Amino acid sequence: MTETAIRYSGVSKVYSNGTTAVDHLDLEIPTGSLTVFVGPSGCGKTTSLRMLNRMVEPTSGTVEINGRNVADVPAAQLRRSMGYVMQQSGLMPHRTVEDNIATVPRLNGVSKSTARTNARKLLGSVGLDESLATRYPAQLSGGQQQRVGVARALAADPPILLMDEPFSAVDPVVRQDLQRELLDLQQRLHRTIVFVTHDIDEAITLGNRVAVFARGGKLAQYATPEELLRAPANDFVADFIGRDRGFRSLTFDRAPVAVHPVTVLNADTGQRSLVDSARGDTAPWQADGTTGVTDDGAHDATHAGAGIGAGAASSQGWILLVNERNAPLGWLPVDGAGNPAPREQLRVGGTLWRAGDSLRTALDAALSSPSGQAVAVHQDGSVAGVLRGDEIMRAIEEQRNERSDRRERP
Ligand SMILES: Nc1ncnc2c1ncn2[C@@H]1O[C@H](COP(=O)(O)OP(=O)(O)OP(=O)(O)O)[C@@H](O)[C@H]1O
Repeated sequence: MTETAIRYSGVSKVYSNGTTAVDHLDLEIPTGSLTVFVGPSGCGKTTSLRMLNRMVEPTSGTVEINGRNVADVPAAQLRRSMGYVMQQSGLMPHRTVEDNIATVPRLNGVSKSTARTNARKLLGSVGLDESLATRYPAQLSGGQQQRVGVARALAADPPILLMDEPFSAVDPVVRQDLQRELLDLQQRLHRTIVFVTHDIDEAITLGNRVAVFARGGKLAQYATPEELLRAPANDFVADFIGRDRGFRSLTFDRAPVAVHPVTVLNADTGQRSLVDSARGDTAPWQADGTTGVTDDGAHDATHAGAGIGAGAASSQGWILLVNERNAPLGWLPVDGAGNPAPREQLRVGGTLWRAGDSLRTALDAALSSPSGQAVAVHQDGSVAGVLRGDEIMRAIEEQRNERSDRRERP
């Protein structure tokens, strides 16, 4: 049974100007989970978060952490037992990175040298080089500052981490990196994390559970990301999640899809070969104007011959260009006689699929590939073969049927 780390019971907050920021919130957050509070601006996410460390006191109701009412714990003690990361990293400008990270451990009585040594170790775990330890915050990029903010929040080894829009001030690419690193970190550390964002995609990417708040500080739905996408509780949640929720819910579907052999052209040597992962090798290409294999080279291919990506493993009309490490570079059109077009016509390939990736990734890889086939790669990035669009679609359909069967079963 999962333990409850945080419990809101009938919690409301009315500010002195009469604004109801939180309205009768009942919520249980399991120990070791990453729970996201999401919702439009002004719906009470930050207020709810700040009631955990008593930066805000509830007007009514109780907030408990590990069964203890936070009102009974001195605020300073409470705050030291939780990491807190904000939108602006909140680093002290006149302290070096390592001293910023060491602040709370120092307050907790850890010696300066131990705190600094630990600070340097923490830099590594948030994806930063130790050489940054002696820099000042202004000498770091926005993304690096946020990473230092996360390291600082983790420095006292707190079981609970509060994160208030920590990644919203950085550009989208850095933001994705930070999200990925947070998930990696959480896999290793299993903290109880409460994360506030107004970005539903961020919530769905990060959350084990997501609490959707509506205006007026009311909880609209509290569910797993998958449940939210598949069964929004009401129109507000459906609207807030937005378009494409069917497509986005594919993120949670994983199903075996056949990896077919594919002919590749080495960009350096000009040599063609057949990558056939089922046979565990790369075979020379048979110069008969096609790939030298038919569909029966695939693991279990039976296909309708229609729909996106339909067609033989010969990637009709296209050949996959690879580098010296067999990593895909893109697709080249091939003429009727099997001759590839000049390199200028290279269509840089779309997203890639790795074993274990979701059906959404597979479909995206197929749709973003000019050949209509998703390029499958091994963990080292080398080509493993191709997935066919029609087979991906069939796998999606099968998953959907399975789900509705499950629902109909008593
Ligand atoms: N100190 C305060 N005094 C008065 N009203 C406040 C105070 N803090 C927040 N509010 C109001 O309470 C409501 C909820 O604010 P809160 O910051 O919790 O929302 P939020 O969902 O975190 O919003 P945002 O995403 O914009 O940060 C808002 O209407 C806000 O204006």
